[in-house]
Amino acid sequence: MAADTKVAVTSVLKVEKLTKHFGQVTALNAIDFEVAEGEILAVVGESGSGKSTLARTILRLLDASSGRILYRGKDLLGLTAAEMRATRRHIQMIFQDPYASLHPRRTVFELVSEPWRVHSSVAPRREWPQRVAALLEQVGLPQAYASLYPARLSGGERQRVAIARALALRPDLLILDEPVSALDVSIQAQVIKLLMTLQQEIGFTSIFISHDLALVRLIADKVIVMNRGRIVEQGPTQAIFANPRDDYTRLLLASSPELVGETATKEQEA
Ligand SMILES: Nc1ncnc2c1ncn2[C@@H]1O[C@H](COP(=O)(O)OP(=O)(O)OP(=O)(O)O)[C@@H](O)[C@H]1O
Repeated sequence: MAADTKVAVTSVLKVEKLTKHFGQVTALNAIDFEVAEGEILAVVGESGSGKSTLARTILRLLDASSGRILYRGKDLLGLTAAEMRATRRHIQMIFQDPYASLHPRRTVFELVSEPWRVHSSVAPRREWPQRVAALLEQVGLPQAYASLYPARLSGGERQRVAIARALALRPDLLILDEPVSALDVSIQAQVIKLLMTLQQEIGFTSIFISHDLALVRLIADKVIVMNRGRIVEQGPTQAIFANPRDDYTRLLLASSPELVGETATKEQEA
């Protein structure tokens, strides 16, 4: 995307001076960024840099200390609980661990249809079987899985259920917090491929938190680099990887084994 066309692009999310303290720890320090329609924005940074806190604060799973979170121009921090519940329908999150994020006593059918229980205007009950079937197909799972409990599923299959559930409300913005890092390396590529296909088909905007820089380089349009609660660098993916300006970014790139030397491949990890 050329820089001069950027002003015409609608911003789905605009975060301004977002700050979050945990006691003495400043987990987010005046974070500013913007995600445009249809973009994949990657958030990278080492463990403890504030990536998960950023995701959870945007969704108001954590209270922000200060700042603004403008979703399509409306500040989420100014919404009442009821308004936030209604808005949350449009912003869905996929978590790292599909073992922890799916209730063990719910069948796949119950898990995927649960968002419609909360947001009842989206899908009338008589449509649930047909809609669950369509979602399972979309994420590449057999129809017969609808009656199974998560314990019967592999990690990759569970993450597909979590994706189907997130898509049930046709989200506008999807926040993915390390969505494949808990999965076997051999399964990771399949789930990423599914996410990319869905993104093209459905056209949601995403914030993709990852410490896998090789993956980020492959899929992201823009990158934010975080260090100790601050954004130390942000820009188009190509520019960040080709010409990292910040010392910390250079260090991060250099410490990523897959990226040392252009010929390195993922197979070396296996
Ligand atoms: N609930 C909490 N209470 C107190 N401190 C917290 C809490 N959650 C996070 N922190 C602190 O906030 C900082 C940012 O943590 P966060 O989990 O957001 O980092 P991260 O980049 O997502 O790390 P990781 O990649 O390991 O998930 C860390 O210093 C962490 O110890």
